[in-house]
Amino acid sequence: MSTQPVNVATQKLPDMRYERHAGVPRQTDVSKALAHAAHPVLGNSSSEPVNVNEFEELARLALPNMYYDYYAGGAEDEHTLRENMQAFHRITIRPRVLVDVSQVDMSTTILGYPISAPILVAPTAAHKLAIPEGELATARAAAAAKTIMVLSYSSSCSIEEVASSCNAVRFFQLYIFKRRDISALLAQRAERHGYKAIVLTADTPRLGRREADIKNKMIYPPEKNLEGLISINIQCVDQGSKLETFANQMMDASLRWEDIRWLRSITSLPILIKGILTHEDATRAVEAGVDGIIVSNHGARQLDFSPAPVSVLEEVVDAVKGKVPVLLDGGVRRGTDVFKALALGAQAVLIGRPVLFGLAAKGEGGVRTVLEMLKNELETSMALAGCPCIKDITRSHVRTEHDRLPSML
Ligand SMILES: Cc1cc2nc3c(=O)[nH]c(=O)nc-3n(C[C@H](O)[C@H](O)[C@H](O)COP(=O)(O)O)c2cc1C
Ligand SMILES: CC(C)CC(=O)C(=O)O
Repeated sequence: MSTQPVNVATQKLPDMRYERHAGVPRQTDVSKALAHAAHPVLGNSSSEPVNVNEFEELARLALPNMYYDYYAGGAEDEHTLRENMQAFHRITIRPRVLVDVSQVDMSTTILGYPISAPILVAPTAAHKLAIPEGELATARAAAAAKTIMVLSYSSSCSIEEVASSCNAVRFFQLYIFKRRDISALLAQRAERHGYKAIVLTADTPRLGRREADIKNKMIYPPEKNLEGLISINIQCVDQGSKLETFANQMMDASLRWEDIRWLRSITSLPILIKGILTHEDATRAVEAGVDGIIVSNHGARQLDFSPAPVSVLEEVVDAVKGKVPVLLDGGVRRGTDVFKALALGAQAVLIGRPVLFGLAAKGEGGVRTVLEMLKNELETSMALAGCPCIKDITRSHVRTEHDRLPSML
């Protein structure tokens, strides 16, 4: 790892983040780490994770530093990375009692496709950095949980391999490249292989500054889905993150709202737009004819100091006026987070890093456990808040900072 400063602050005050993984052991030491975690007095208390947050440490132990940093990191000072979770913590739940919750039903639909709970797998790149089976394991875990996986265009297993891994509803995430023909080809391959929607990521005209990746001179694996389509020689670049160099060469930074029409012309699949954070853009997205909106700041990896998605969710929902479904991702780590997002008008949430951490720590079973944990927590939250089914979760079940403000004046 380079020790050169990558920002003004680190010139004066070394940022300890980059030291945190020094000497971190590899996968073989995870079981030893787990064994040592037994309580010295109580002895046999289980060291298995009991919530999804606990998978992060296991993943950190399992992964080479460069890959852990890539998965975990956010942009610049990582203010938004912290805020994505803290914004959920500022919302409280207003439970109702004496409601019959002997049966709790979390099932719902997205674009008409039934899922067991409103928790989807967000598109994240390069799952083979976590384990050799890569996205095939993730796809099987999502199918076992009866939910939808959004495959990243930058998957390390191909569109076709994932399509034939198991029978399930999947969506495909797309970037629009300078080479439009390549984006069109990817969308058409996804459609041909049974993916049911295109998720257009709109928040990446160029890559955000992920300083851990810059320090690590992040090496990015070859793009499986672009094999034979394009060759960009970035491995010779000695400076900074090679992913950043690659992405900035590929992305079409001139993309505009008018271009949604082009995307419509090359696919008959529904189009969800990912990366909306304001009511202005939500209105434009509806006008542009998209079939759904994902409120997202890309897991705080793009623009630092962009708002936490849950803090702007209601603004987007109000602008959309029910015309298309609104989903959310960013910072969802608990069933109560899912409950809060639904109460503020999201139809479902997606999770990114917890899936990667589950995969790195415990493979396919880890992803399955992560999804089951969130579902179990959501079910408990619904029971304790007096909501037997998803449609029973309403705005009046949460209290936000905006609600509190008037009462303080
Ligand atoms: C390692 C990593 C890779 C990602 N790759 C993509 C990607 O290829 N395409 C995309 O649209 N979003 C990508 N994202 C963003 C996720 O789709 C999602 O917005 C974010 O992870 C949600 O936040 P969370 O990680 O707090 O759940 C990536 C996120 C991470 C952490
Ligand atoms: C640019 C992509 C290849 C990956 C991505 O979106 C990410 O790392 O956040």
